[in-house]
Amino acid sequence: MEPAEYVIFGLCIVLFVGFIVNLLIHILAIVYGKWKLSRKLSPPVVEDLPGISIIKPLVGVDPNLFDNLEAYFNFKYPQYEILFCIQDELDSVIMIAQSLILKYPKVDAKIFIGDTELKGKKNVGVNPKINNMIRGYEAAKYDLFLISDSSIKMKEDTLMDMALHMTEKIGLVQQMPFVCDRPGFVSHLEKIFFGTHHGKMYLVANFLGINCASGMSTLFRKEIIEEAGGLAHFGKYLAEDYMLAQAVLDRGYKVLLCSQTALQNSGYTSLTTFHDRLIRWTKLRNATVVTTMFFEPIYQCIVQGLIMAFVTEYLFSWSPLVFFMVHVLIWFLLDYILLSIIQQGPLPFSKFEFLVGWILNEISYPILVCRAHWDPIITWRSRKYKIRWGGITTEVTSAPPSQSK
Ligand SMILES: CCCCCCCC/C=C\CCCCCCCC(=O)N[C@@H](CO)[C@H](O)/C=C/CCCCCCCCCCCCC
Ligand SMILES: O=c1ccn([C@@H]2O[C@H](COP(=O)(O)OP(=O)(O)O[C@H]3OC[C@@H](O)[C@H](O)[C@H]3O)[C@@H](O)[C@H]2O)c(=O)[nH]1
Repeated sequence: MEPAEYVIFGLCIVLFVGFIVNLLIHILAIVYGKWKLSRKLSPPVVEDLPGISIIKPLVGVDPNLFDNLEAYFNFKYPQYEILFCIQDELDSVIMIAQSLILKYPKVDAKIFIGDTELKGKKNVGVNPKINNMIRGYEAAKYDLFLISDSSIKMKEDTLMDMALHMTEKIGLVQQMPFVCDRPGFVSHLEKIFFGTHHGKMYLVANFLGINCASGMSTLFRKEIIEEAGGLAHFGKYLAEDYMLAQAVLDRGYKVLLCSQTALQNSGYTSLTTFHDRLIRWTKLRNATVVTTMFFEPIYQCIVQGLIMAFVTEYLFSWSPLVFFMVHVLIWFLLDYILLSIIQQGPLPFSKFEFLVGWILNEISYPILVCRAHWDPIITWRSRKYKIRWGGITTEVTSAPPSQSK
């Protein structure tokens, strides 16, 4: 063999091993997802449960917001407070928060209006969500605090489920991102994305103890975050969720998934908003964990299928077309099984709609990854940011403070 042939042969072997690893990741996600998401922890004596401060960062109103927030007033949980953090004093979300507080006078709930800058102090960093939450965080009276994004809808036993997972060695309990059943094809695309591509990696990373964060619903021990410099310390990062989880891991605590998924229930769904968000997250990942930049593209169904069709032809003389078709079919079936497990009930669409949605997602995702590489500027709610390697972020343009989605 010529030296060049050795190199090609070696590369093909590496790629083939990566392909097998991916198959194992898929199977592991299914097995772990089935176990994790169907496992209900039994509640101990109710009085033993710790109090929880729930921080709700709010910007703008959407048609589902009232219902989403109302769920927080009906938790089956003995001790908690709700801290609404509202960025803009002119935002009509204030009225929604106030009307809920009036409707449920027995629930301990407060409103904090304006980020730190509005109160004459300097913002703690560039991250607008942290700037918005900081006053609620400082006022939080319990040892555990939950950061819960505005679009999340919780069941009445979700807080209990999260708290039960917060055992001695655990420093952070998170919910795996998923979505509520909502009408419309784009919401189906979201469900398919979070229940297949995203869910697969999320489950396996969490099973292996790899930091794979999404800050939409996360329960923390306040003492750990205080030891790391307090929430303000994380204002310099845009991927504050990843950095917070890393701070917990660095201090020897574990990060755990709870058994309920984070049910995103935004009232607005559009293909552009969905794709822009995925592009923003891809940019966050690329800047924060550089290796994902190399691995993510080749861990897509179509890209991997094309590469492996040539690799297996070279190694085993298999027909590239037949290999590609079988590869896509197996991936599709495993994804359907995984989605059904994460959904934990009947899917709100037919198998045909799943097929169409899955194909669209698989074709569009590599394009979104390319778009993320093309333009490194990150746009979040009309503000623009640039992240340096390691995650430190600078804002490159400021928008008027009253921007919603
Ligand atoms: C043989 C090695 C295989 C490695 C394959 C790695 C391919 C990664 C592909 C997909 C990534 C899936 C995305 C996971 C969810 C991340 C959610 C997210 O983007 N969140 C951002 C916004 O909330 C947040 O700020 C993210 C920051 C960085 C996250 C870094 C995630 C690393 C994921 C690694 C998964 C490894 C799976 C392990 C397999 C052995
Ligand atoms: O300027 C802002 C933007 C957002 N937010 C709040 O931050 C939360 C998440 O906002 P969005 O829904 O726009 O964004 P995402 O769901 O994509 O956020 C996610 O990705 C980026 C991470 O840093 C976040 O922690 C995670 O929640 C909401 O509760 C929102 O009200 C602010 O408080 N201020």
